[in-house]
Order: sequence, then C-alpha cells, then structure tokens
Amino acid sequence: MKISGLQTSGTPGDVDANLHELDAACRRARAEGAELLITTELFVTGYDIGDAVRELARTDLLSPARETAASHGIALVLGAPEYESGAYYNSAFFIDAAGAILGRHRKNHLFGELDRRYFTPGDLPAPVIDYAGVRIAMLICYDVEFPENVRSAALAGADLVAVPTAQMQPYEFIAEHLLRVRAWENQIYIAYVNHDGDEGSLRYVGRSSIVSPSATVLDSVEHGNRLLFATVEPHTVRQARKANPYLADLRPDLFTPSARATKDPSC
Ligand SMILES: [NH3+]CCCCC(=O)O
Repeated sequence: MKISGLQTSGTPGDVDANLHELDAACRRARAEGAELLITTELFVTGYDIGDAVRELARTDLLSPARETAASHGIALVLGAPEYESGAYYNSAFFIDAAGAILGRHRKNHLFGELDRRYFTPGDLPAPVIDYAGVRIAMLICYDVEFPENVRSAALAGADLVAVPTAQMQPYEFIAEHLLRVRAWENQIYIAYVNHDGDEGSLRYVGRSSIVSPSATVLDSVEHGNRLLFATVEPHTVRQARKANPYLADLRPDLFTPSARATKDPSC
C-alpha cells in the first residue's frame, strides 16, 4: 500500500481553511497513487488554539472530511478534537476511501498542561485496523514516546503505526532518532506526521518521516508543507521480524509482578 503524510503549518483555528487544504492534499496524494493520507495531530482545528479547541470539538468536524475521503477515494488518518458525553479527547480517526469511520484512537498519554487543560486521556491502547491487506495502528504524538504503546501495537499484529503529531522545540531528538528506534525494536513501519512553523506559544520541529521496519528512512522532510510518500508491505515486516526476532524472543514471563517478587534461590 502506498501511503502519504501531510506535513503542514495548517491554519490554526480555521477549520474551513484546513479542510480546504485536506481536499487539495487528498487530490495530490491520490494522483500519486496513495491509498491513505495521514494528517498531523488536531489537523482540522490546530493544536495550540486555546479554548477554541473545545468549542470546535462540539461542531461536526468529521462529515466534511469523510466526504473529502469519499470524493477522492482515499483513506484518512485524521487528527481532530472529539467531544462525547461531556468529555473532550485529542483523537485520530481512521476513515476509509468510502468515507466510513473504521476506527478511532484517543491520545492515551497527554503532554503537559497544553493537553491536560483541554482533554481527557484515552483509556485504550492503539487500535489496529485491517485495511486493504495492511494492519494499521494509530497513536498520537507523545504516545509514541512510550515504548509500551508501540510494542503493544506490534504484538497485536500491526504492520504500520500512523502517528499524527504536534512535536515542538526542543524535542527534535524524538523526530530525528526515536522513531527509527521504535521501528527497529518492533520491526514495524512508522509514519510520523508533524506540524511545521509557529503556532501560539509553539515552534514546531517539522521533521516528519516514514520509517521502514528495519529503521530505514523511506521519506522525510525537515521544514515546509509537503506530502511524504512510501510503500508499506506486510511481507517486509515479516522479513524484518525474521532478521531481528525481538517479538518472537521476548520473554514476557520475566516482567510480571510475581516474577519480580520471586527471590533468586542461588543468592
Ligand atoms: N516530547 C514531548 C512533546 C509531545 C508533544 C505532544 O504530544 O503534542
């Protein structure tokens, strides 16, 4: 499956402008043969936009994006705020090429006051969606910095982790190094799609990338608005896991509380 990722500064607080950019990006991505377009974290509204993020979360942000996906025949991993039963979530939605919502992830590790002021953390690990022969997990930004999140997706059979992101200075290290480690230690594709430019109090690091299960950077960009492309192949995941069998060799029995409590009789 050819996938794409849209690194962009977006238009903070302007849903119509962001949806217009989404439409143009879907057209370009589809023309290049992509079957999936991954956006940045909270793409539809912007991230550091203050109380407006909650006001916008209570509007219908998904219907126009679903129509865009269907009109271009391309699936989306779409970053958008979500409101349900009095709670607000920093979410990502998997929308298929017919505009149907197949899955949703609520950011399960909130980052500092910026997230916690407005959102409730999700209580579920990354969902894994079977789409066109590829098993796709979703995490959001800070989530991917916890190895347990990516390992859990890999053990659940994911081939790819799509990561809508709003990664700001001074965290260039994550974009430049950590993603390749996450891909290598789990033999899994990672698509990390970040904001760029300035937004509110933040200066984003850009540095979006798509990384192979053997930690090869398949496409990347430092700064600027750009579509990234790469081809995700499940057999490449399987080959990588033969070469680096961490998941097969893993000994979860050693990491249970009871294993930790067991005294070593030889000492
Ligand atoms: N390294 C911490 C920055 C995480 C930013 C975010 O989750 O939006």
